[in-house]
Amino acid sequence: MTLSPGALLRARLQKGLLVLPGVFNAITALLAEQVGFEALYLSGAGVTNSLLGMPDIALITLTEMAQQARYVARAVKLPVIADADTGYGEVLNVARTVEEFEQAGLAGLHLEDQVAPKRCGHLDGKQVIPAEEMVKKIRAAVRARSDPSFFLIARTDARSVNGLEDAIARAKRYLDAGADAIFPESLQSRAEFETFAKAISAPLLANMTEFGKTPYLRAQEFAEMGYIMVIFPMTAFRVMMHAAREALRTLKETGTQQSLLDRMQTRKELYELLRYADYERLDREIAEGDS
Ligand SMILES: C[C@](O)(C(=O)O)[C@H](CC(=O)O)C(=O)O
Repeated sequence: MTLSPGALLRARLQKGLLVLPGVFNAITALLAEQVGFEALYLSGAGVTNSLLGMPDIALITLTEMAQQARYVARAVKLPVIADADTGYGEVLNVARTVEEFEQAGLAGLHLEDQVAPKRCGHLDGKQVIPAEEMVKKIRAAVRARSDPSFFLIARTDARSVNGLEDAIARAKRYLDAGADAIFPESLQSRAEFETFAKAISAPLLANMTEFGKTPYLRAQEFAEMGYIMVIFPMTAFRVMMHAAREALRTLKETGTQQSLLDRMQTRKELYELLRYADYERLDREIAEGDS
């Protein structure tokens, strides 16, 4: 019997800390799988920035995100959790989001309690919706999943709006509404992560994004505090962008890529990642079968 993506994720969570690197398309997903990660995080910022060249302020649509999720989930064998922002609307939109994301082959998603249009969780000027509205969205999400294993994570952005106490109070309500896990966004110290984990006995996700409000902690430190998932949503994206800018500058200045060759993924490495040989073999076998 093959497990559904959600069941696969839940089975893996039983074994302890899960580190999920952020990916934003199929090829970065393949890379993360190749280096041995066991689950992936499809970043809303990563997809919005890369696909649209736009900031992460609710400009991506459900359709665009679900399509990207489908490419990613199809490319790898790993469970993938996606960022569903605010659910792209109100309760009925949330229900449709869950249906579309589940059908795309994802293992789960997270919904956040920001007002629309949302902002990056680490920027100032965010606002949150009343907790009871978020509770309704979570109830809608729970009802909309067809696989009870599809993993529903409630993210609360309340810490930087109303403080840690409100974030904790909201987390409790979101769990009562049926959320499987809580993602406390933009906590500002190790002590806050500890306090949160002591107050909330449920699966917890920590966000280790860069240049934000959260100090850098190792995944293992989160595990010791009781967190079961840690996402690094934009790490590969930021490194790739930095490297690409350097490469483009060099190319512009020198008119040749030769000094960059030893920093490149080779053609052979790329083709291995893409399982090029498998496609050639299939083509050959079909041709031979036809003759
Ligand atoms: C997790 C996040 O929602 C994302 O889209 O990946 C972002 C990441 C970021 O902007 O650094 C967030 O934390 O809001």
